Amino acid sequence: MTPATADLYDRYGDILGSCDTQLRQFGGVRAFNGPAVTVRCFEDNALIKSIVAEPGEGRVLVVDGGGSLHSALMGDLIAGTAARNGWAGVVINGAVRDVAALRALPIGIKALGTNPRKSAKTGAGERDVPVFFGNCVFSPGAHVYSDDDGVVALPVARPA
Ligand SMILES: O=C([O-])CC(=O)C(=O)O
Repeated sequence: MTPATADLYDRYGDILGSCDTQLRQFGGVRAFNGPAVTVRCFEDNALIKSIVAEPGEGRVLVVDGGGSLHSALMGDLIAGTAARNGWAGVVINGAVRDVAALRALPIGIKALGTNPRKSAKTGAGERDVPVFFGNCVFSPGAHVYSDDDGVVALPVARPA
């Protein structure tokens, strides 16, 4: 059960990062949470594909795609792999495709928008780096919560 993001904000205030970017719901699970694994990549999704091939262990993959809607960073194949491998969700500051199929998958998926165009597959990008979008820092290991209200990140080290 994922605590409501609004309740988390009321509890933690601005210790909690809250992402201003108006990401849309695409997955079959509308509320999800887990420790963040982070990736920064631009119109290239080979890194995402390799990460979701690892056991997800209830983690959330946060992808900063630079806000590009020029090509999809994830479709039903990558999302299906993520769901099968136990990822709780994927949050993408970028585009997805195969939207009808994504809706049927038992995983949370939030993204900026859609584009049927494929991304490049060179492996360009970085993983396990802090990423920043929508005025919110997502650090590796931060606990990410997502629901219909938004996406929030609770930093690992926080005042008691
Ligand atoms: O192959 C890709 O670029 C991504 C994709 O469409 C999928 O995950 O199904």
